[in-house]
Amino acid sequence: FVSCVTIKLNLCSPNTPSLNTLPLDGHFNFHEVHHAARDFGNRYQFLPMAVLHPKTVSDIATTIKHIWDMGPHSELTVAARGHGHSLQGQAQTQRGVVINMESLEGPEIQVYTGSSPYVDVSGGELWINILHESLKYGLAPKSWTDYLHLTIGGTLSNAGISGQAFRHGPQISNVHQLEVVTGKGEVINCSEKQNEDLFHSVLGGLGQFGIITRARISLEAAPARVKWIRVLYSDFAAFTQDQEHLISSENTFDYVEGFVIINRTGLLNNWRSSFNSKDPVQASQFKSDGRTLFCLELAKYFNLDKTDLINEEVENFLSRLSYIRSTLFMSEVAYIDFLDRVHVSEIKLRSKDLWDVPHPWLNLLIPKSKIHTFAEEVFGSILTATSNGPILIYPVNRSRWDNRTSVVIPEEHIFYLVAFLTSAVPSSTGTDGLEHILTQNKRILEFCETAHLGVKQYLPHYTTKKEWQAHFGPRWEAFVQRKSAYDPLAILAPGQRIFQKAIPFS
Ligand SMILES: Cc1cc2nc3c(=O)[nH]c(=O)nc-3n(C[C@H](O)[C@H](O)[C@H](O)COP(=O)(O)OP(=O)(O)OC[C@H]3O[C@@H](n4cnc5c(N)ncnc54)[C@H](O)[C@@H]3O)c2cc1C
Ligand SMILES: Cc1ccn(-c2ncnc3[nH]cnc23)c1
Repeated sequence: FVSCVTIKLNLCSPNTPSLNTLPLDGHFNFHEVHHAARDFGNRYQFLPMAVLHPKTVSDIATTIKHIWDMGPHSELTVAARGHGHSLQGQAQTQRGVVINMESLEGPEIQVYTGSSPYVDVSGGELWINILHESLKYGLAPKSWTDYLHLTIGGTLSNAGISGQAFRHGPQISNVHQLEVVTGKGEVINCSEKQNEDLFHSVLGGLGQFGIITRARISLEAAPARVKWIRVLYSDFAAFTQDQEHLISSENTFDYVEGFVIINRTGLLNNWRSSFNSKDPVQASQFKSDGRTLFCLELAKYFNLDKTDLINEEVENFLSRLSYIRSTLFMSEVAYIDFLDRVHVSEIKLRSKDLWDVPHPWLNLLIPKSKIHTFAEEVFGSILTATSNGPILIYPVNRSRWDNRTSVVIPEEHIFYLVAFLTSAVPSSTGTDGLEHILTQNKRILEFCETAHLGVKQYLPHYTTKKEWQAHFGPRWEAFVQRKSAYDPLAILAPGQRIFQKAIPFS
């Protein structure tokens, strides 16, 4: 009954414009609002008034222009929704309009071969589809996320980071051009050379300055195969030293990541479980004695003409690392299978009804000089039981990130991503329950604050202006300036909760 009343209230909210009268190619749906009020985090559900299924960019521009023309007294906001894999409601809007970006039709994925190949795609396109299409030409994007069932607009609004970022930078460092619909309903093409301030604002801009409707992404020759390696360390200093050596070397591995394995029980949880190898180089049974272990994950790309050389090359690179020799685990997979590896975990988790659960994730960017202090306190004390999901840890080079974009990163030349990718067991009150995990996240953040570690959140979530100001630090003024330039009525991406739509008292 409540939900019917809620929907009814939304339809009758005082400022509901006659959206249905807009001359659109697409359409509004006033009934599927519950789907648009959910995301991967499964923790927030803001009910919109309607969902727009745009066929064309003009549908998006017309709708935003209509709301812009209503002026500051309208309460209507607009949330672009890519694949809805946000964690804390960032693609949602209370009583506003959700734009289903995946409905966008128009030119298919267009791959341009040549000396500097690139691909033109819709902002609502999934990276997995871009990979399939570009592989037809022996090409692929250079920089990825670990999971590919995310949209261009969603990842470029954050950064898009994975184990290739140390060399190619995050995905926002591999964009040539964007088409953007601003908060005034203007459709603007932007790049390094044209409307460059809008271009840099939108990259990592948390959806605040415009809706990405098309993007031109840099491509490279795609390798056929991947040597996929995991080795273990018990010594954190040796682990980080090797990771930092690898991201500073020219010709070694093509992907550098890592995991933390918390196991107080001493039973080594099957750290190879998500390692879907077909012909692994079996690691002899390694006995862990309850110590926290650190797994270095590497990938070396190669083509079929180098099959007999690659093993020798990889062994040579590995010989310089100081991992526990009996823990080498190596397999060989096709490039697409390596890149789509997390989808394998998704299928397993869905089969156990463990995918659509609350995900209280915490993603941190930590300066190199503080990573040992962080590790000692967090992995040594705060994290007690086994983790409730993967804990990623790997360094990247700040030089591959562009200061002019909106993404907030630590000041140091090398900083780490540490990602607590936890899944909560619904209605559990134990160490795998939501409350316990949220308390643990809070303790981690409080430690970072009191120890002045200079940590920044990736995929940031704050609920007060004071916290957002602290997040942006000296860049807050520029961020506000950009908002007033491109979305002065604060219509866009209200789910990030950075700017509240200031409705003056009438
Ligand atoms: C299983 C999983 C694995 C992940 N792995 C990684 C990883 O390895 N590396 C990494 O960097 N991130 C990773 N992420 C985080 C992911 O990049 C972000 O959550 C991303 O925003 C999700 O993309 P989406 O298309 O679902 O965006 P949505 O959740 O739909 O939207 C995200 C934000 O962007 C805005 N937005 C969406 N589309 C557009 C657009 N076209 N123009 C402007 N703004 C838009 C939304 O309003 C919202 O504020 C992962 C997430 C999941 C669930
Ligand atoms: C919800 C889930 C299940 C597995 N994962 C992941 N596993 C490994 N690396 C990841 N990176 C992002 N999500 C990841 C995330």
